[in-house]
Amino acid sequence: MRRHDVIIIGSGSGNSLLTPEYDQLDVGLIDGGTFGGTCINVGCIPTKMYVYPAEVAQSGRELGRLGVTVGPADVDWPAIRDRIFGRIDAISAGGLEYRKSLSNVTVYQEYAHFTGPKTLVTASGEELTAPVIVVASGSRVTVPRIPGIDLSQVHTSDTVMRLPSLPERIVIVGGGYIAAEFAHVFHGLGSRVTQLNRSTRLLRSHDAEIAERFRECASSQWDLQLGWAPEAITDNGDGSVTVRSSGRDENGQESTREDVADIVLMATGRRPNTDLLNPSAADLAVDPGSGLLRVDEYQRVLATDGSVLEGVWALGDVSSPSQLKHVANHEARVVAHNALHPDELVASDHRYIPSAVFTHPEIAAVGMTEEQAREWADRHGTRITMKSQAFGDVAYGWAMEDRTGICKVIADGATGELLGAHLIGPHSSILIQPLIQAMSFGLGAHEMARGQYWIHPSLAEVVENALLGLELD
Ligand SMILES: Cc1cc2nc3c(=O)[nH]c(=O)nc-3n(C[C@H](O)[C@H](O)[C@H](O)COP(=O)(O)OP(=O)(O)OC[C@H]3O[C@@H](n4cnc5c(N)ncnc54)[C@H](O)[C@@H]3O)c2cc1C
Ligand SMILES: NC(=O)c1ccc[n+]([C@@H]2O[C@H](COP(=O)([O-])OP(=O)(O)OC[C@H]3O[C@@H](n4cnc5c(N)ncnc54)[C@H](O)[C@@H]3O)[C@@H](O)[C@H]2O)c1
Repeated sequence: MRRHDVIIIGSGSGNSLLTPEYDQLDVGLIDGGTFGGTCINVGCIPTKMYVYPAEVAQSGRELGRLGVTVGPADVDWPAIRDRIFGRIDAISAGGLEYRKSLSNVTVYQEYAHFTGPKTLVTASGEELTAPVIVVASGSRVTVPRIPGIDLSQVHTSDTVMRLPSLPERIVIVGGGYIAAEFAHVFHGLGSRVTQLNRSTRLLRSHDAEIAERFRECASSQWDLQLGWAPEAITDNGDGSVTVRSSGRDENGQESTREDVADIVLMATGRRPNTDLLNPSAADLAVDPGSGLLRVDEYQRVLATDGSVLEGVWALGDVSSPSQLKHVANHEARVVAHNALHPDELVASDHRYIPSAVFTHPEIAAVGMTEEQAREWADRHGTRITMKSQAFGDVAYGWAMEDRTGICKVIADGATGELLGAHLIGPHSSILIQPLIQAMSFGLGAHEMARGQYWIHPSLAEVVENALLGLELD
């Protein structure tokens, strides 16, 4: 049995654990997939490298309302793809080589699972042990096992970005982040997009007003079909496929529909990689509903009886209900400290986790939705105040002729404490940052609005005006 001081399972956020404090320790870093994990290889980074050119192309098409006409975009998909993966694949390969070059780190390029409380075996049979084990094994794509799901034209986010050419017609299944961002990418670059979603709501975790506004924007851009569940995909023999779905027609009658496409993208969610770990061998508690590893606020993994498993830590998608890279990064910093300083534990801060959806327009959110805030106010015997400020009613939004953007802020009417912020509109992922800052540091709505200058006539005035629109006691 090979003994290490620390074993890390997963080279995504797990790889960033290795701060200088770990230089003197014998570390085993295990990853059976592509080195670097989801974000760099198949997640945040390549998707946003596609979102940007799609956004530029789409914005170009909309310049007519400003009195500017540009010609149709000539999109060179292979050039975009090769530029993106030329950079990304090199980062993964370079990161792997660097880790392998370190005398204190042993990299195992294979999957591993637990055989006992502190013991693991790799796929090739190598047995490993360490007093400190960090589980950072992430999540993976999940697709419904419908007939035709294994056809070569059917893709997931893992493969669709490497297509040989831009598809003329693409069907995207799902109504979450991944479906939304890829619908924007393919529509922006010029494919004919049909989005099929099982429920009648898009972006279900978002504030209902924002989700509804996004539904309107999406349906004005591509063919959005809500309330349809795909049941089978068949090969038409000419390179195309047909997706058959069941649902209800506009009269509410049970019905079926068929959509022909060159490519189908299944964006139907991700599941934590707990099942690959043989968690019962180490008595790791797994949440039965979500499949997430159960951890306490210090990221210590819990045993099935609810007690703490000393020396076993988890972070990121394998244990967090928020599958976001900034959450995994935060938890990695917490684990990097706690694993070496178990007598000075710091807790993860999960109070105000923001998120952004990189669509056209962008969406960004932090804190409670309106629905959650109303429930919160009922429980606490207080009232909430809200303001939805239109981007088009501040000077820069006016200059942009923006017709859809809103900045919605929600606060406790009695104290001015900010409870939530929800934006849809250009640059929302940037505009929300001062609101995240205010919530994180306890700055009230009025102090935030009046305690500083707001550059005129910047788009940030939409945040200022939203705050000033709140009716505080
Ligand atoms: C298409 C897409 C776009 C995204 N865009 C964004 C975004 O814009 N912003 C954002 O915040 N988040 C985004 N995310 C989510 C973000 O990528 C993840 O939340 C984050 O990367 C999770 O990091 P992690 O370290 O927990 O897991 P990962 O990065 O997935 O790392 C886990 C690693 O563990 C390895 N592994 C798994 N099981 C084992 C085992 N048994 N033995 C050995 N190795 C194992 C895997 O091969 C993998 O490399 C996106 C995700 C996707 C799929
Ligand atoms: N910008 C970002 O931060 C970003 C971008 C992409 C992904 N992500 C992360 O990745 C995670 C996974 O994204 P996702 O969009 O795959 O998941 P999701 O859970 O957000 O959405 C999954 C969608 O698939 C639908 N669905 C599930 N099973 C189905 C079935 N059998 N038939 C039809 N539809 C079905 C669901 O109704 C839902 O609309 C997200 O939760 C998010 O945290 C983040």
